[in-house]
Amino acid sequence: MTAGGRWRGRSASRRTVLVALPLAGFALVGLLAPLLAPADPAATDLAASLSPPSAEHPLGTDQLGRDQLSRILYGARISLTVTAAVLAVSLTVGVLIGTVAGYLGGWVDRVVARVIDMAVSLPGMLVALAVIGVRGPGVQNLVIAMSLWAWAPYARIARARVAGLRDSPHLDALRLLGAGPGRIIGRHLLPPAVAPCLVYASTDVGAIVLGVATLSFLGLGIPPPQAEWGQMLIEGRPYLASAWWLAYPPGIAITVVVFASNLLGERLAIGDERPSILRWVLPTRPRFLRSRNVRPPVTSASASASASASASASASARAAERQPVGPRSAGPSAASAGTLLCVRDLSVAYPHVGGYRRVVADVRYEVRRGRILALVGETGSGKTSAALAPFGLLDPDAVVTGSALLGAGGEARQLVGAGPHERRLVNGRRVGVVFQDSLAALNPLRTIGAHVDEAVRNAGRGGRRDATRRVTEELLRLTGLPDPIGTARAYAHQLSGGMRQRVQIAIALAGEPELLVADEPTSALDVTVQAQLLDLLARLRDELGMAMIIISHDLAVVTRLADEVVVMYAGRTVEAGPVATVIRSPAHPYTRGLLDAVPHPSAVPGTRFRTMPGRSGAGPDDVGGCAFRPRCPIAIAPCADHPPELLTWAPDPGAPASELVAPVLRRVACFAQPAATTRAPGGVGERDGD
Ligand SMILES: Nc1ncnc2c1ncn2[C@@H]1O[C@H](COP(=O)(O)OP(=O)(O)OP(=O)(O)O)[C@@H](O)[C@H]1O
Repeated sequence: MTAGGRWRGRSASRRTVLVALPLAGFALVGLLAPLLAPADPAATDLAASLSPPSAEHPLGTDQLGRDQLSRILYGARISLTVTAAVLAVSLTVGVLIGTVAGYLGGWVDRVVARVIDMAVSLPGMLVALAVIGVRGPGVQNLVIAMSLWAWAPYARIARARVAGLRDSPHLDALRLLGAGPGRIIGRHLLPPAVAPCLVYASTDVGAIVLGVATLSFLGLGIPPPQAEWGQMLIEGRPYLASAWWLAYPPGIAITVVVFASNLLGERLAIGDERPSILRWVLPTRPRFLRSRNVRPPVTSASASASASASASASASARAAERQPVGPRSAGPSAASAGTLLCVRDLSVAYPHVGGYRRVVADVRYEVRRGRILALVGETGSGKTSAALAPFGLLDPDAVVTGSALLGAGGEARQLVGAGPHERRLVNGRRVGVVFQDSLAALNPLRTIGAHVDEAVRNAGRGGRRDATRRVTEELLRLTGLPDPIGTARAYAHQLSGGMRQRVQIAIALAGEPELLVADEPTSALDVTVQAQLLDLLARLRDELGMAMIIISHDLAVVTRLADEVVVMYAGRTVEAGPVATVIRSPAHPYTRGLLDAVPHPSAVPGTRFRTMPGRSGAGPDDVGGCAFRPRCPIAIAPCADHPPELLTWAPDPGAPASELVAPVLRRVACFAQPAATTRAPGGVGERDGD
């Protein structure tokens, strides 16, 4: 920041402090009234009735000889008490109603929105008059009446804030961790909903003080002989012409508080949505990052291998204990025995003009224990929808059909159509997810440690606070973060993209999952950090025996990390099989096109890459016949009739014999591929007719 910018920043904060001073003075005077008041505000002295300001009575006396200064000071106390009570009730009720409605959405939200609209449109003073008319005057009834008037704007603000956050990735991440609505609302939605409400409350102070004074002026607020500013005005009204000091002090007090409250609210609203108190609570940069520039190690495997050895060993052991289908041993060879996730005929549709539009059609894939499956394709090909649909992590409007079995035999769980309770048993425990946008997936108001602690607690690990934190630090160390203790104290925005991805991985590992789903885990990172993260994922697969689904459009990532690949185009699988063979001899023209577009290290400088003509983004039902036909260089007549089936494909005759008995068969959906209908020998993984 430039010196000019710093100066402007400082003078802006000074202005905020300046406008806050009258309110702070009002609060202080109210609190200290018994100490500051020179006399008892109720003590009458008829001999001194209507005395003008003097040394003995700096603000004069009223018609009963009561000291005006003392009454003003005690008036501040009463206004402060009533205002604090009204704010506490209306803010609590409003924020709770707005937050719950915003989170639940649907008909609850619609009904609450209508009620809020009605409450806001009713004149507040009429509501208060009606309540006091029924219940009678008094401090308690005044608070009830004013709260009924004041709650609705808080509910509206909170609802709008939460509705904007409802579908954010960091809430998806929490749901995935198994967090229930109570915890999500209490810990993650109330704080951001309260922040703008506090800004509004600073403006509301003036409105409430004015409302209390007005009701007292009308004889419906604070009953005499209590000193209240509005009450003072009404009592002094008959004498205002001859005794100006009866009108000015309470009038000025009300005006100053109302004016300062409006100015402060405006300043907070333009400066930052968060009230300054929250900014004080959140440091700009933690101490450990101030002292040195922390970056992830150059090679995660080497730097953290020893530190993580014990953690990973214990993690593997614990995972094996929980294994429902027999013990799991670390290492890909031992783990490759069984299918962990079996997806069949998976379709996803989203609401679209006049109905639904399918974006994934009849996709099938399998993830085997300890193996990495990559879903690849251009943007909009449906890979994210196909990977996240089984876990209920798509937009609530998405319609998912088909089958996704997690586990095998009698222990297998059907994930499609599972209820919230069943999902909580799976998400965050048996399955962890790493989202693409690591900044959005982490709550900006909570430390990294708080995120991981929560994941650890959700997974039923940890126990007491310090024990939980130890597990958290162990997980952060396991993901190769160089300073787990310091990182736990940091906030998401204080870490680099690579570090945040490691944090997400640590959160995902908290439940010792059998399956990790990573959505474009490296796409926003530079090449070096990308390589470190890929090393980390490979190490976790090897050390923990964990299966993974990697969603990526980057074939370089796929080649480096995955064991098997599913290539998607327009929501359908066009080719699938072991990465090595698919990359070596792509069968589908789309796969070939994707590979041709990848820069090759041995390419002569200046070589132009081959790009595929046409645009991606079509849905499975948008084009008649094969969706790739408009871009296909080898399209033939049948391609226009109907989409080709995904058939087992015999590898080329020159393929090694091991491929003929490979556990994962190659499949391709292409009419122009003559070998596509050839049946390959069955393997232990996917078989025809599965
Ligand atoms: N909530 C939604 N409502 C409507 N359409 C959606 C929604 N989410 C995704 N889609 C559409 O579904 C299709 C597939 O999206 P998806 O994110 O699964 O593709 P992708 O291959 O993962 O793309 P990307 O790499 O850009 O994330 C796209 O056309 C997208 O516009």
